[in-house]
Amino acid sequence: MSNTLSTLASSSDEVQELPALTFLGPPGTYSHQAAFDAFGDSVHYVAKQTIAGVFESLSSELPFGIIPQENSTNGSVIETYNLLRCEFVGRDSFVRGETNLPIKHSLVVRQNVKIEDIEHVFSHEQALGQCKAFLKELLPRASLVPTDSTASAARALLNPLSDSFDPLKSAAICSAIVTSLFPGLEVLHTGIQDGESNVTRFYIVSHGVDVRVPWQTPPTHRKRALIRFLPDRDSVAWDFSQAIKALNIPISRIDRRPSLYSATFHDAYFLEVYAEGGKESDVTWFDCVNQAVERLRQAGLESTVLGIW
Ligand SMILES: O=C(O)C(=O)Cc1ccccc1
Repeated sequence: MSNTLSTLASSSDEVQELPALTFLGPPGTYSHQAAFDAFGDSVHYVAKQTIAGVFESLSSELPFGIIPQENSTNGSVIETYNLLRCEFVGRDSFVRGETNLPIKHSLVVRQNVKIEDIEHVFSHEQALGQCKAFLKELLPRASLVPTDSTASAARALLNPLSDSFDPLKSAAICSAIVTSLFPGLEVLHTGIQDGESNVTRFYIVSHGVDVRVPWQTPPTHRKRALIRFLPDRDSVAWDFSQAIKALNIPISRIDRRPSLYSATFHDAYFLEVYAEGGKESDVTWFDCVNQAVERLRQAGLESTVLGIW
């Protein structure tokens, strides 16, 4: 872990010849830790302020990114699915892999702040959602303030973003690692997440579909793909089972967000699919996914492959 820590602390500033990977910063976020676990020293790390900033900065200079996709206790990461609706995903940027990180949250404060002083709790909305039981029991009257990331919540305790919050009456929910990265902070409680197991799954994304992903840890062996489709905007009633029939490959998860079109209750659907036997060659799996998308199009659905891995 100390190796991880020194890298987390220094990585963003170094200019190297290695390919760049962008993550939701600042250093010390869970995204940063998940990226480091998967990529180690094979990339150089570039922090962005928001998940949208990660996605939108992908380019030939910044070919890789990592974005949180789902948490085992708090569900889908809404900001990520909202971005997956955008046209550039599946055209310029693609999902190329996944990695899991077990998450242990801590309640972090400025040194000497006590639990009874706390009136405001800052964190990423996912972290606030993953610590509901702790917050209800120990800080039932605190206002919950969403921030761009867990580490930016911790940083806000030292450099307050506005005069409306007194940092001596505030706390952040984040990884305990931030107390080493931002001196002046301390952990008041640790292991405050709901439930025994709290795991976040991240998508690895790339600019272009051909760039080789420099994995340090083996990617999952199951072949997967992410497909987005939208029903016809004018159809009054449409039958979801037709899409499933047309797809005709196993589906492991379905997400739905309001589409970017102005049609009322018109949604974009995201289906994660996988290779049945898992033994197909990459070429066979690629063909299988593209044929499935073609069948969806023939069934009248606007469909795009957002990633294959
Ligand atoms: O804010 C972070 O640290 C992130 O990487 C997003 C997030 C927040 C909570 C759990 C997992 C990922």
